[in-house]
Amino acid sequence: MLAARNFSAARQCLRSVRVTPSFVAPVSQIRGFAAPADDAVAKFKGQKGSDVRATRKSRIFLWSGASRIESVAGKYTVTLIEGDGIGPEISQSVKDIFEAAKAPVKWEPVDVTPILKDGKTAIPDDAIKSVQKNYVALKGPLATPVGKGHVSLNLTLRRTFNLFANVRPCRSIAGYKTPYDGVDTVLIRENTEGEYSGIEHVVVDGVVQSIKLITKEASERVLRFAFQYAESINKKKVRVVHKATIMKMSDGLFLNTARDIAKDFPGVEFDAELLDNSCLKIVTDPTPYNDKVLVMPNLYGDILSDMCAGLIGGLGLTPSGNIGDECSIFEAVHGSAPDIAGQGLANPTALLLSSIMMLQHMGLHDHAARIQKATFDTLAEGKSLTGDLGGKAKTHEYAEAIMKRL
Ligand SMILES: NC(=O)C1=CN([C@@H]2O[C@H](COP(=O)(O)OP(=O)(O)OC[C@H]3O[C@@H](n4cnc5c(N)ncnc54)[C@H](O)[C@@H]3O)[C@@H](O)[C@H]2O)C=CC1
Ligand SMILES: O=C(O)CCC(=O)C(=O)O
Ligand SMILES: [Mg+2]
Repeated sequence: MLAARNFSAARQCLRSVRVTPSFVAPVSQIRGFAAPADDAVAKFKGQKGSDVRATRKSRIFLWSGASRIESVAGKYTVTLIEGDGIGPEISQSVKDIFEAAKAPVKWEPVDVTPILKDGKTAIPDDAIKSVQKNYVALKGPLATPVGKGHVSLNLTLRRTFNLFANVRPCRSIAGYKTPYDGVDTVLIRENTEGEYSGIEHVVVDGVVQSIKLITKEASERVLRFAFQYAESINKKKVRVVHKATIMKMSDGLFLNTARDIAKDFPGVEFDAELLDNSCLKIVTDPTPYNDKVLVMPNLYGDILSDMCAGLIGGLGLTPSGNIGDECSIFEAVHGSAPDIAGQGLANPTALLLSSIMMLQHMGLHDHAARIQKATFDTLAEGKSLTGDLGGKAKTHEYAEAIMKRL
């Protein structure tokens, strides 16, 4: 109880410092593409573990909770985690825009102030039940204390719901000039293990060890997802980004698994590139990466996705989807931005594009398309941009400009 209160106090403290059509289409396309036959659905429903894996082997492996999302009285309930720092401000913009667009979504806000379960950071049961019931959530950024303190709630959510693939598209915004035109990268990050397994200990005083855990099973599922994703968006190339020259066993396992999986996708070209080389090449000229889906272990994906955001105008613009077999959580790539929190300076576009990915995932394509068009038209017009894009508009003024177009 005391520990829980301490966590709560820590989070209060943190609080006080508190995409074009093809851009967002893929997740739902995958669902459509992978939609199982009725008998397979019947067999699958309620099954877990090896049955799911067996189903996956027969190429119906991307069965997602999206197909189970059902409306009640014409509305779909979506779990909402507003988040820390700029989270409430940008969440408000999304809620306002959804209302203006008459999107059939009923938000179910949940509190994710961490609790301790068996000595480990955990998400409160009510929040878990909400996501499990709704299968889909929109999430604002959650702050993580540096060094000591609770483990990342972002990572905890991904692990709790087994959200194994983090899809991070990054596309140039029409009308917003950056050093490169026509950037269109898609990065898929392994989302449950790797460098972010959180296994750390002191060996002896002054010596610590962090374990990078890579398993064939988790590698295989994210790699299969990447190949299937590439097929679904007509990018017929998958590139693994790795450092198997140095991490011969861990990245080696990821890379070798990729080589095996590639055999199941003869229509998709496969190659691999060393991480440092990828960084150099992407910032020198990102366009050769437009025809590829990049897939990589957790840490590399975290870093490269921020780097790619820098190519198109910053973190205010890049969305993401954490995809699992059952539930999915959509969120911006960025964090809680404590430097601008509470001042109406945040750009809500990244969370808004994430919410558009979510609508597509739910099959609400018309609403997704309308909100997306209004967003991109507002950005292209350039009259109501937020400060990160060189404008003077406050968060809500930019959101209002979008709403006027709906
Ligand atoms: N998925 C998540 O919830 C993530 C959470 N975090 C957490 O967020 C906290 C802050 O991390 P930082 O390193 O500062 O990264 P950050 O992404 O919050 O901010 C980096 C820079 O980008 C700017 N920025 C970010 N989002 C913006 C937006 N929507 N509009 C305008 N400018 C924006 C910020 O003002 C800052 O200058 C940390 O506690 C970190 O652990 C960080 C990344 C992802
Ligand atoms: O959980 C965190 O604090 C950071 C996570 C992060 O950087 C990301 O998901 O991109
Ligand atoms: Mg990050």
